[in-house]
Amino acid sequence: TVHIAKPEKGKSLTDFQSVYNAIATKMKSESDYDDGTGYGPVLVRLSWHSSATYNIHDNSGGSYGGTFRFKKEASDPLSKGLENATKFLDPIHEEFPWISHGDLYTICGVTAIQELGGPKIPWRQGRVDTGPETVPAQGRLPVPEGDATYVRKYYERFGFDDQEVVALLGAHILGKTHLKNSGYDGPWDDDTNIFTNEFFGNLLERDWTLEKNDSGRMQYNAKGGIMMLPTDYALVQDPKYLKYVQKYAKDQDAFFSDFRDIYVKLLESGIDFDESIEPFVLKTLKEQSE
Ligand code: HEM
Ligand SMILES: N=C(N)c1ccsc1
Repeated sequence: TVHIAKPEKGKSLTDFQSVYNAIATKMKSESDYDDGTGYGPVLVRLSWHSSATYNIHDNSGGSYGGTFRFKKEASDPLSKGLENATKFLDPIHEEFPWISHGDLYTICGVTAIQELGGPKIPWRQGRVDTGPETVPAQGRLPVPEGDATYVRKYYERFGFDDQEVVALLGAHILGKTHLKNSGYDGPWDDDTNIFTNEFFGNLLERDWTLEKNDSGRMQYNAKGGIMMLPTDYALVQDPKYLKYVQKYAKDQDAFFSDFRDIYVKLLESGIDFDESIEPFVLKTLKEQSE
């Protein structure tokens, strides 16, 4: 499959800054969502799931076609909860009908990461909606029960190495798990709607106990109500992953720059961007108010 980026006709940085500002403003005004979690984390998860169908071996899937808008993809049980993100974006798409779904589903994650104090994420436009016949069959999303071997094998489909996988999973500092969505239970711990490297510090420093949760699934719990999925905890069970967990726990700048690079790589997987399409570094609301 070939995905050639085609910029939205006559739209440039200022247009996408307007989209960013609309999303960021709506995030601020609806900050009580999910017991004060806010919409940032679920928007980041949508940007990940809309890119997570990618397969490097035939260049199929990925964010280009905006196929998460189709029920066939969005109804994947492993995406339960993301209807909150697509519903949040409906009025944004009404206001900016010219933006492709692929561009919308990726720029919303960039907006959330930046507004939650994360690194600046250079973002490129040009994803083009493709039809229902292009929706990949379900089964391309990862399951939370996996161990390190599973995680490593899963990300081989993207061509991501150990360092990239560890950096990318640092996004699990944001938001939480919900029994009604995934059957995992991550009680809210209010310092996790800020993008930091604490996911790695938590993995290394907290006392983790593997316990059965209220849905009968096994998860790692620590005092104070934070949790890790089995796939999260795999990062400290595997010596090759552990090395990067230790690196990022000690060095937030290194985590920020490595997360930026792999997040861009994820959002752009499978897409040919002509070099005439310049990456946009969108401004935060704070930067625009100074
Ligand atoms: C091994 C790969 C992964 C697995 C198995 C996994 C699994 C999960 C699960 C089970 C949840 C809870 C969903 C719910 O109950 O609401 C979740 C939430 C989340 N995931 Fe992942 N995930 C993975 C990778 C990623 C990546 C690569 C990103 C982003 C770069 C990401 C971002 C998020 C965010 C931000 C949330 C919180 C959503 C919310 O608070 O509603 N995840 N993930
Ligand atoms: N805190 C976590 N391990 C987490 C957050 C979202 S999914 C897993």
